[in-house]
Amino acid sequence: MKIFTAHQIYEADKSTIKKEQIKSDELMERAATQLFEWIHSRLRGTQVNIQLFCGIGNNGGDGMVLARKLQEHGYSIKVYVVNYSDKRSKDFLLNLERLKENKVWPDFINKESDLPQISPNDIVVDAIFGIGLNRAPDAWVGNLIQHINGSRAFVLSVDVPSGLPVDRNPWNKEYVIQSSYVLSFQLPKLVFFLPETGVYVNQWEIVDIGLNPDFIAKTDADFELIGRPEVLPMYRPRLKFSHKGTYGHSVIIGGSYGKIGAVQLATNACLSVGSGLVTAFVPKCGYDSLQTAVPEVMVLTGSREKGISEIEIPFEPTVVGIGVGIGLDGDTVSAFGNFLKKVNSPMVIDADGLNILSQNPEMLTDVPGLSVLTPHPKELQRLIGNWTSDFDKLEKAKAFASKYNIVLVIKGAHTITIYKGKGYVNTTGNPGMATAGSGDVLTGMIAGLMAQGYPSVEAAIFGVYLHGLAGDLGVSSKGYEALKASSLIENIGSAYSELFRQPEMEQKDNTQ
Ligand SMILES: NC(=O)C1=CN([C@@H]2O[C@H](COP(=O)(O)OP(=O)(O)OC[C@H]3O[C@@H](n4cnc5c(N)ncnc54)[C@H](O)[C@@H]3O)[C@@H](O)[C@H]2O)[C@@H](O)CC1
Ligand SMILES: [K+]
Repeated sequence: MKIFTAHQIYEADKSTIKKEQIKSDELMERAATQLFEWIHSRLRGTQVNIQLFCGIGNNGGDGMVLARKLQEHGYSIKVYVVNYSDKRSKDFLLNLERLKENKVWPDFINKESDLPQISPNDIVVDAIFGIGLNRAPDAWVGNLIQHINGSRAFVLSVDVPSGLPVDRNPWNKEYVIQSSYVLSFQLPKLVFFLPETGVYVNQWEIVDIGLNPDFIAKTDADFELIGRPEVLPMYRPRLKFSHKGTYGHSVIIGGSYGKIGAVQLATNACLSVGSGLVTAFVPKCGYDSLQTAVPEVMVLTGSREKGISEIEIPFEPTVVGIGVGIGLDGDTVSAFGNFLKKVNSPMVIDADGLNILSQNPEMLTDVPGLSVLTPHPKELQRLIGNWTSDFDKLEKAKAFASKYNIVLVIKGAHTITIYKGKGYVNTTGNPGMATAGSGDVLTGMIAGLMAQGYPSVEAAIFGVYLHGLAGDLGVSSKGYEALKASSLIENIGSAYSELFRQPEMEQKDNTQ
């Protein structure tokens, strides 16, 4: 699903209004009706106090329409207009009048007003600011936002949490609604997925308001949200008359004394994702344990016992995964640098492989084109330098990936794969995966997909999705804490099956 900027969303609104020859208030009615139906299907008339806080723009207008519909269906509502400006939008005013015609008179909250009482049992509808926010809320509006956040009520935000701009970080972190649930119109917003701004969103859901599909299809987006519909077309079925050679030969290079397990995990994951053949290259100390732990893997060793001091692969690998557990010994660094110079196969570089690159940036030009680098935030910082915000980080990451013609996988709660100026935001995975070896498994999986002929960027996007899905399936039986990297590998097969599982029939609501 595409992720649009605020500007693109306004353009989509305009094109819809033009194409369908409707008035803007009809689109607002349509949007808010969707909000109403979402609430109504869940509350089914329950008598709970619903307090609606509405701004004076179109986000507030949505709130006005929603208030009218809730009142028409007998809900107990209290409506406030957060009167932060006299530049009220036309559709807000229209819907304020319609609400008054229904004999609902909102209270106006101004600078001088007392803050209304909110009980933890109330439902708060947050329609103060939407995507039109273009500066910090005034202090008194910020105080109201903090008051709502402190109420412990369930807060349902319309489109975005109020105070959260969609294309940058908030001006004032305290002046942002902490949403329990965000009902966002048509397309997801990038801020929901970034570490600094995603914290304001507990859960989110898209409401389809029927914005012009042609416009959405033909407009390029810088970011895309990756779910099942996006990864399914990437899947490459296995052929009946194929053999192990059809699915490539991966080489995983890494390990040092005490860190051979990283190579076990990566090679095992590489095989489990479908690589035809897998060879490990490790120091001598890894030989016995690897042959025992993963008998399907072939093992080559260097000349030293505890670390890698030269890398000799006597054949041309389809793909090389390098760096897991490899360490930063001086000889290992030289071996890594020499290997980069002579190898042409695309690589997946992780862990200390990335740290070697950040300590020796001149090596970056030797990294084969279309290789995949998989840094976690600290490793990324060492590679691209400091950033001032997540938005700045993404810009720097894009520039870095383009400069070296590589795919950059920024690992996190929502891993973002960067390639050719675009970002692909992953939706699978969970905090149980923040565990030792999880990254080694990912390295093996991406390498294993490349071995099978997935283009690098698709291997990264598909691998990250499948890795997260394996984690989600693992958590359902093990829980967050007990999930280990090896459980991820055990679930790779189920993750593939899950991709093709038919969704259960959605239950129809008969609440009208
Ligand atoms: N455009 C459309 O056709 C649709 C828009 N919809 C709603 O419209 C929203 C966007 O509405 P608006 O563009 O009116 O903007 P908002 O309602 O987000 O904000 C209202 C206005 O306040 C002003 N403002 C911005 N920051 C401020 C601040 N810190 N203090 C005081 N004033 C500030 C701006 O002039 C802004 O336009 C969306 O988020 C969505 O909820 C929906 O009704 C669906 C259809
Ligand atoms: K809002």
